[in-house]
Order: sequence, then structure tokens, then C-alpha cells
Amino acid sequence: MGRTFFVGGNWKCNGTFDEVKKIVTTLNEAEVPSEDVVEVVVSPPFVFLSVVKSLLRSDFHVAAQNCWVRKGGAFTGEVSAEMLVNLGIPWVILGHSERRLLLNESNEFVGDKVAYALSQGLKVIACVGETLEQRESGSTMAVVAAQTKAIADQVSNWSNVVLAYEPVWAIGTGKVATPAQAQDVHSELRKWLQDNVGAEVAASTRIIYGGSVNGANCKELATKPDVDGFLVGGASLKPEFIDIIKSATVKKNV
Ligand SMILES: O=C(CO)COP(=O)(O)O
Repeated sequence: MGRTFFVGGNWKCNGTFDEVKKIVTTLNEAEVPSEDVVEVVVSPPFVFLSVVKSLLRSDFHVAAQNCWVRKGGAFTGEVSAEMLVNLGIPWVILGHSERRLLLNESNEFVGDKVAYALSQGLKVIACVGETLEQRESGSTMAVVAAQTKAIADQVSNWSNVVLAYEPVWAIGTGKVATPAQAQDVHSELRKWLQDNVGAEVAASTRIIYGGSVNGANCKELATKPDVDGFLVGGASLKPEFIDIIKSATVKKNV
């Protein structure tokens, strides 16, 4: 089964109302390949989700950056999966390293969140990735496999999951993984899925790369066979995000 190239823009905790509207205008005016070539999802902070959804072109979609682990209720400050579904938000990013590391989200907690969000009908961008210390000690694959296992233990249907490999040392640092480094981990992750989940899931699940992706480095990364797209932070707030979306055509031609 073909894996449609996927480009996500994670706006993180950035933007004023005016800035957000400006980004949406830029996106709406851009000429990009059609949806069968590239799936584009942008993820504004919660407070801007509705306005972005209402203003954004219909071939691009929106994602929340998090949601609560179970059904909503007395959980001050949280936003439930049901609320996102109610607002027509199709996607959610879960397990981002900033939440794992700054907010102590464990592998199991992320697995629980992914399972609950999927059960409510959301599509999930599930993030995994190692720290610099873990890479230097040679445990990259053990770390990302454990993170993926905690998700796989809870998920039976992978058709609504995109796996994002985001090495922590590459996020917001300008230190992008080389295409070879990204390809190595992506192919290992696909092998992990093949051995532990199944051949069909391994072949059809998109594994996207995140960490200092920009307009200049995206094309070479996109040529790698197991890189099925990107999750972009800083550059997704800038016009060069359009160039990153367009790198999908590189993929089509390889
Ligand atoms: O964390 C990221 C996307 O989720 C990547 O962030 P940067 O593109 O800013 O490195």
C-alpha cells in the first residue's frame, strides 16, 4: 500500500492571533501538490484551533498538540479527545519529546493516550526519539523501540497512526539528522513494526522525521526510502514551510 507523503507543522506554544491569521493566509495562497501527493496538517496551540480550522483551506487539516489520557471530567487545564472530535479536529500530536521530558510523560502514559485518542476517532501523530546522551551511548534503537512498544502494546489498528521520529538533539537546535541517520532509524523502526506488529502495518505506516527540518534540507531527506514526510517546528511558522510541503514531489520522482 502506498504511503502518502505527510507534512505536519507543529506550531508549539507560539503565535499571537494576528500572527496565526497571517500564517494561515500564507498557507491558503500557496500552490502545493494535491492531497493525493501530500497530506498537510498544521497544529496550532489549543486556543487557536477553532479559528485556524475555520480559516484554513479545505485540503489542509488541523491537529491538536495534546489531549487528555481518558474521558474528560474533573481534570483542570486538560482538553479531552471527545472535545476535539466535537469540534471536528481530526488529528492530535501525542508523545512529543517536549512533553515527555518537561512534563514527565512516560512511555506507558503516551501509549494510554494514543489508545484513548484512537478509540474516540482521532488520528494520531505519535512521537518517539532519543536524547543526545542516549544516542552517544548507543541506545537509540532501544529507546525508540521501547517508546514504540508502549504504543503498539495498546494499539491494534494502526491505520490512523503516523509515527514521528524526532531525535531530541535535533529539535530546535539547527542540528538536523543527516539523511543517512534518519534513514537508519526509520528503516529500523519499520523493521521493528514488521517483527512485532506485522508486515502490512510496517509497509503502510508513515514514519516521518522531525528535528530542524527546513526549506534547504528537506529535499535530500525526502529522497530516503523510509522517510515518509516531516514534522516541522520552527520552519512551520515561516513561508519556507511551503517548500517543505513541496518536497513531496521529490519523493514522487525517486
Ligand atoms: O519538535 C519538532 C516538531 O514537532 C521539531 O522542531 P524544529 O523543527 O523546530 O526543530
